[in-house]
Amino acid sequence: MKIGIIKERKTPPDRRVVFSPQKLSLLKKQFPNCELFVESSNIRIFPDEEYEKLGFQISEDLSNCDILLGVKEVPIDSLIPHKKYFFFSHTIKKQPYNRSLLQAVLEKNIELYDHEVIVDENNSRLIGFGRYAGIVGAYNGFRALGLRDKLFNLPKVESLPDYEAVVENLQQIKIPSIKIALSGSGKVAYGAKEILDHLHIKKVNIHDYLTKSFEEPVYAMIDVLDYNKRKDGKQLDKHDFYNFPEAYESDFMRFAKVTDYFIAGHFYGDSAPYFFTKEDVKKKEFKINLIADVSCDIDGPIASTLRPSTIADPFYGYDPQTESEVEFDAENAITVMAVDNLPCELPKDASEGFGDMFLKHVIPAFFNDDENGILNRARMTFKGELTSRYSYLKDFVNEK
Ligand SMILES: NC(=O)c1ccc[n+]([C@@H]2O[C@H](COP(=O)([O-])OP(=O)(O)OC[C@H]3O[C@@H](n4cnc5c(N)ncnc54)[C@H](O)[C@@H]3O)[C@@H](O)[C@H]2O)c1
Repeated sequence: MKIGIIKERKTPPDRRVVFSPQKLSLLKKQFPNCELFVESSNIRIFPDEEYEKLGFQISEDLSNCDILLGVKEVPIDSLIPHKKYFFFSHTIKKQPYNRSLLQAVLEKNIELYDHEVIVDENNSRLIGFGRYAGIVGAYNGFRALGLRDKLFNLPKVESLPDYEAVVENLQQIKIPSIKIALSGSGKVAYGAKEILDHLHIKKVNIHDYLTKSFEEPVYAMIDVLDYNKRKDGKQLDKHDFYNFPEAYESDFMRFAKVTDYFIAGHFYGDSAPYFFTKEDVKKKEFKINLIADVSCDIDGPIASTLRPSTIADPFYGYDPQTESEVEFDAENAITVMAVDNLPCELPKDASEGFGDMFLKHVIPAFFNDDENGILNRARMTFKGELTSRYSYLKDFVNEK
């Protein structure tokens, strides 16, 4: 089996890779029958020489490979027909901007496996960059706090070599006694939690968070049944919420009344209640003045997230009265951090982590006849057709 690590070709350039040189060595050790090739790239965080030093062949042409591994969408002209590709195609939600990509994949008889749908039998995602998004997102929020309130000056993550340096910088600052709410229960939320824990911020239970005052910063983790309640008052489990989100209404205001900094790390499903609306933010009791919206759903559940922001310019302000964007440090504004490609700020660690997950969950499936069904669930196209799991995309690809 010949596996190729492709060069990322999207603009702006993405420096991440599925396998770092170290992780590729680990793959070779565990699966010596794999022949591995690396496409030359001058933007990848790991230079070609680091792969070469470990004995990997750098190539300008991967057409000899059976399986090609990338991170972001591959430009149509660069897709090699009849290959198996793994990358984030951003097509499973019928994203119109990638319709022609999926059409080209089918025309070129490519077997597409999307990283986003590498899931276990319960449909839980097995690999992704969420942890790093949570880490960078929570950090960026603190960076905004330091700049806005002139408390401290944290450097940008992208200017630091790795996660270790991020942690070192956190050890130099002191957080005032604010209350922080962190939503979610997945990779993003637990990544954000790492930052709170590195800062030695105390985790408190929801009852204490809502009712007590503290002389130190504290945080609470809140999940779907904490910030939503059933309209009929029944108390059921979170699967009821996932299945019938329209039976629920937001119960977030009880958190908004006491929270200073909100880190949004949840997954937001279709038809779920909004956390808060533009009207809610106008209310006197709405206390939140800083939001790191890692979930980053635009014009949706977090009313102040008007647009995604960029790594270059990560913060903006939201004026509740005019419902519009202002300077991030304007008076009475909510400071918003809504960067939608956060893991790109930490390309080295994000790549190392991704390789670990890919090696653990996907590579064995090539050799054990896919005994756990991983490949079967992630395969979107086969022999020029959508597979049955993705047949709901038929209308989408047939549109011109
Ligand atoms: N800003 C960025 O750069 C960035 C990067 C990565 C992920 N994200 C976003 O962050 C969000 C969370 O990602 P993650 O990696 O933590 O996901 P995840 O798959 O690790 O976790 C999602 C969690 O939500 C729960 N869940 C499942 N279905 C749900 C539903 N219908 N409603 C509510 N919760 C549900 C799951 O049980 C799981 O605990 C996603 O919206 C993702 O797009 C943003």
